[in-house]
Amino acid sequence: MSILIINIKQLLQVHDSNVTIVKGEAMKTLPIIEDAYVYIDNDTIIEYGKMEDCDGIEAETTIDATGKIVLPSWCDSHTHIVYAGNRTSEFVDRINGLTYAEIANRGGGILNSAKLLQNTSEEDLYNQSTKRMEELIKMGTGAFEIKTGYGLTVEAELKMLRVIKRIKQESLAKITPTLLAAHAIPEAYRANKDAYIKLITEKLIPQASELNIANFIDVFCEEGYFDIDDTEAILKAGLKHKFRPKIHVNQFNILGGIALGVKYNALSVDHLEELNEADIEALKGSDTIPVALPGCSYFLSIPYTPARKLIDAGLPLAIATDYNPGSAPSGNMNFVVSAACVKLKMTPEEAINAATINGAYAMRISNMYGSITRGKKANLIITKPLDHYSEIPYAFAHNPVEQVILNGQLKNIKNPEENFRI
Ligand SMILES: N=CN[C@@H](CCC(=O)O)C(=O)O
Ligand SMILES: [Zn+2]
Repeated sequence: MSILIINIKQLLQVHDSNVTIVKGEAMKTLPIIEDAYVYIDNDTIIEYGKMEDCDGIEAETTIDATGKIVLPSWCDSHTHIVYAGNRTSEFVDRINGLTYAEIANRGGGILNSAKLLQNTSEEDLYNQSTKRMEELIKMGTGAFEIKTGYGLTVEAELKMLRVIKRIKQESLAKITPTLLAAHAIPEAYRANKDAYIKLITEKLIPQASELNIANFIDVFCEEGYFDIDDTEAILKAGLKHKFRPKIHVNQFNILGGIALGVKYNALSVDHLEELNEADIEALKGSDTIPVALPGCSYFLSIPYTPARKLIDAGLPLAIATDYNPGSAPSGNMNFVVSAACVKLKMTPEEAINAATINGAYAMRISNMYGSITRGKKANLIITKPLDHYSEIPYAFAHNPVEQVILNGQLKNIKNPEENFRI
């Protein structure tokens, strides 16, 4: 199947050479071609350029994108999209004054979602999760990282991994699975956290490794969850089975998790709502990308990640949704891009870089996703008519997406179930 998109008002994130990350000052540049075309064959971007150079290219399907913008699909590098039910009652508790920590200390929070997930069948979990994904594909996301972490028993964590594996096999979106068994201390281990860590390191990690689905290991490194020593023990056990770290750090407290992540060559360190100079120094010169999650800050009313400090220090930054039932029940990357501009003071160029090429880097897929480059996978957004790409973050809470191309296939946004191969 070949597709030719013509008369594109602005084609964004065009790189002739295969850029895999953009850092610091370079994030201010978003390479574009005005009045452009893109030619796709099967699942691959073959050619692109100015309309005046498009003569002679023929395709099975031609799309006229007059007045519209085309860009690489959003790359959402941090989600917990596989979960059961919701936590609306905690949402109301927070409105009435309870904090996220107070709810967790009462046995709510992550433990609440774990109880629900343990009692949900694999089929039901799959159906709930794919329904969420279908909505997000319509809003332009073409690659998702998906974490476990609502199982908290060997059996339930493996159930989550099997669901993620099935989604990975059946979805046209690119899926990156991450093992996050160290998401909270289960009720049964409250007085014996070490026994839970042993269960993760000696039983779950080896069994997860046999399933051969996840490549990453995550830990919620935070007061009341897993401290630095716990985190180090889990990262080490993961690395023995070739799981590279991607960790939750500095959401509420600074424990030194960023330096630890860098020490173990974490692919990403995520959250960073709290950040100090030592954290920034630790990241300099590393291959670890910081990831900001503005939807979580918005929903919990906690500080926003100081993006300017990170970018102005010459570092790269990715942005992601953190889609989960407790701290960010939205997977809308268009909102995240807008919040990055409004709240993190990123320019539209920086925010789009953070949500495409850098998001792809934070999943280790930026050699094939995240930019318009010959040979890369054809995962594209075609917007509704817009005057300029800055309208994407400007018109916050709007869905600017009209059509998406996933893996070279034009998707019917009205019938999103077609986005699964089944
Ligand atoms: N902070 C840890 N994990 C999730 C929240 C999970 C939950 O509350 O269910 C996060 O990234 O925000
Ligand atoms: Zn998270």
